[in-house]
Amino acid sequence: MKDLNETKAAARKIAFANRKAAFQAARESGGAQGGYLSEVLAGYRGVPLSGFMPILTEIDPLPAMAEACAHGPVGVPVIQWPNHPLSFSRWSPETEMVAGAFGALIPRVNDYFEPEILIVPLLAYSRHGGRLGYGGGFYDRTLEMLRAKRATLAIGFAFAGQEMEDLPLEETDQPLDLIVTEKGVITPS
Ligand SMILES: Nc1nc2c(c(=O)[nH]1)N(C=O)[C@@H](CNc1ccc(C(=O)N[C@@H](CCC(=O)O)C(=O)O)cc1)CN2
Ligand SMILES: Nc1ncnc2c1ncn2[C@@H]1O[C@H](COP(=O)(O)OP(=O)(O)OP(=O)(O)O)[C@@H](O)[C@H]1O
Repeated sequence: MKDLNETKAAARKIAFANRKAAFQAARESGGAQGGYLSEVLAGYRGVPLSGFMPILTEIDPLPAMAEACAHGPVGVPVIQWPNHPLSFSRWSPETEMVAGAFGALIPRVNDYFEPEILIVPLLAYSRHGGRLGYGGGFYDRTLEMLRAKRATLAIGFAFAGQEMEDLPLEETDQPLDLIVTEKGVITPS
């Protein structure tokens, strides 16, 4: 167990550096980041969706989320307690936001709902649908809870440069159904 934690910590260090490089390259090229995400979401109009408020060097899903708002409910994650699933509160570009735990913005007034599609932030992904996050286990617990109730689609959204081949995984890691980057769409194999 200690070994896996150490392996994950080492992978996170590499993943942070990879993501930072990809973020800076994307900023310098000024190219669009969310075109493929918009395209994928257009196939699920009206389905309750969660995005995320980008922090640090995360890729920006906000334009695609704003488009989806025209067709159905869109929300963002809100941390309730450590070691508990996330809740999702309704969001639109006009929603008044305040700082939440760990730096991401959350709506000032909560209006909770359960999304059926989650755009999932991540540090690193693998082509097999593996995902490495910050280590809170929030998305793993959330996806486990939602998937026990109904079919739930987890879409990892990341820079292409965040791919890692051999991600350390454990029993509780929930797989990604699809990975969308600024360069294309990956169906996990
Ligand atoms: N934009 C965004 N919002 C999000 C997430 C996310 O990954 N991205 N989350 C996804 O879960 C949740 C909160 N994010 C988290 C951020 C940090 C840690 C955390 O445990 N950080 C450690 C060290 C991280 C490191 O540097 O290795 C710490 O602060 O001690 C947990 C959850 C909900 N909102
Ligand atoms: N469904 C679950 N039930 C119990 N423990 C869990 C569950 N999911 C994850 N955990 C535990 O939470 C801890 C953190 O998990 P992990 O390292 O996979 O986080 P992460 O996916 O990188 O983070 P996040 O999802 O917050 O971005 C691990 O100790 C893991 O065993």
